[in-house]
Amino acid sequence: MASSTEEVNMDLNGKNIVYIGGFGGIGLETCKELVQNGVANLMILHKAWNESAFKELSSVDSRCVCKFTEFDITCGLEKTRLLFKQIVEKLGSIDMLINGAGICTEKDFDNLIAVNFTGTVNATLVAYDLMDKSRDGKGGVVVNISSVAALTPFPVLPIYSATKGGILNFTRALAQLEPKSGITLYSICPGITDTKHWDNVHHFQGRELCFKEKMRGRPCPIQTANQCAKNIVKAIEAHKNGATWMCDVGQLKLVEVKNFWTPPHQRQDPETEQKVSVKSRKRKLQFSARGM
Ligand SMILES: NC(=O)c1ccc[n+]([C@@H]2O[C@H](COP(=O)([O-])OP(=O)(O)OC[C@H]3O[C@@H](n4cnc5c(N)ncnc54)[C@H](O)[C@@H]3O)[C@@H](O)[C@H]2O)c1
Ligand SMILES: CCCCCCO
Repeated sequence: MASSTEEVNMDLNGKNIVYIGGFGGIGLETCKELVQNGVANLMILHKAWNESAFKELSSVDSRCVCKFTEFDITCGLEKTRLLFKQIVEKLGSIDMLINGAGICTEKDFDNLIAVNFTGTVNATLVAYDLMDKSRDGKGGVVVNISSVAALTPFPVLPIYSATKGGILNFTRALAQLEPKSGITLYSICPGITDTKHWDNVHHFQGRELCFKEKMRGRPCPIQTANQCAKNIVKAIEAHKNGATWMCDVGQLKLVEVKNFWTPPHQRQDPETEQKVSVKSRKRKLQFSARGM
């Protein structure tokens, strides 16, 4: 039995997964991968039914594990809670929540914040309450789709960058509670990916940002949604609590997001720190003297 500090890979077989935004460009490709990895139930929550997306998904879903429920992530905490309660009644439990909904345009930045940040927070907190081992839950996993904009904020999309940076911090903060909650959380930061995400994107001052036109002919090809999806599933299988994964140009990379401040209760007083460092230096000298 692995200790809580050891990393244990995630076996997707038999898992009940809720994917918010599962009919989106990255979402649909990720759902296809998940279905082929043996999940028991895949509940897709999406703003609207998408016949073509569901047909595409059904072509690889021979076990018919995919279900759909209409869901606007800006519906608020209580409606989100009610829906998740209904899902648990239907599936028995939720093993994993993937927050994959997101928009890019800053034209209506209240909506941008409501979808990308507040909506993701609401869904995470509702799933958290259901999964929390300290409150009769079974534990679980929450995967939050952030963006490279959380790692390197985009000057052309400062508010979008803020929503994604906020999700990254929110996820890293909650992940620290895993020993008590039994809930593993981590963030996925896709790089520029060829989806509709870029369509009709406006800067908060109204200027249209024609990303697709600007990216055409650039030496560095942008990744496909399927390349991104394959790496998202690899990150899920790695099952690293508190991790920040970058899925960019078809590669998967673990990003070390550093903490630059130590909370008072975790600091050692200077005197203790001094004693500890002297003791550890002495121990090192002893080992080296014994040739160890
Ligand atoms: N495409 C990229 O370059 C890129 C880069 C970094 C991060 N991302 C993030 O990846 C995620 C998926 O984006 P994508 O590229 O697949 O774009 P996409 O537009 O194809 O998918 C986004 C999905 O979010 C859903 N959504 C939007 N508003 C919603 C709402 N109010 N309620 C419920 N669902 C809603 C949409 O229906 C859509 O299916 C997003 O969070 C996005 O911010 C994308
Ligand atoms: C600068 C490219 C913006 C596309 C969405 C990234 O999250």
